[in-house]
Amino acid sequence: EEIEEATLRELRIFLREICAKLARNRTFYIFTKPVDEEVVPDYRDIIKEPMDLETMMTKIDQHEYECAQEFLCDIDLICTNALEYNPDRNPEDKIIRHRACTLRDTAYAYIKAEMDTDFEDKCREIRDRR
Ligand SMILES: Cc1noc(C)c1-c1cc(NS(=O)(=O)c2ccccc2)cc(C(=O)O)c1
Repeated sequence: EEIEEATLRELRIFLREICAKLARNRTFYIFTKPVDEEVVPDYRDIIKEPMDLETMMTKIDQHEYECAQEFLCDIDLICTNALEYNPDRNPEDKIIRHRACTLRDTAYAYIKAEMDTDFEDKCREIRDRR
């Protein structure tokens, strides 16, 4: 219904801004594109559901997020994938795990800082009705 479409349009505009801001941060550069299987050949043997910020931007445009919580689930997926694929105590793994946790915490902080809680509640009501 028209009011609902206006609300979801506003959500998409908001999520695009958050996604673009995260993708501009050089700390998160390795999370901006799908992991390249030429560079990391066994990645998809270990990680069953890859996710990245470019894919998330496409999902926004395809209307695949009906509330901020669903967007944050994919942020969590980027993070858990990085923690699972890079579990060891060597410096490289530690750096990518730290970057992944920083991505997650930064995304949650942006949403909490810039998103009205009753706007999110309204989005969830629309989702639950559909
Ligand atoms: C992400 C990710 N998850 O597991 C690993 C391991 C990585 C990861 C992947 C890559 N190389 S990549 O070609 O797949 C790529 C380059 C630029 C943006 C996105 C992906 C480099 C690094 C790195 O630390 O330099 C890390």
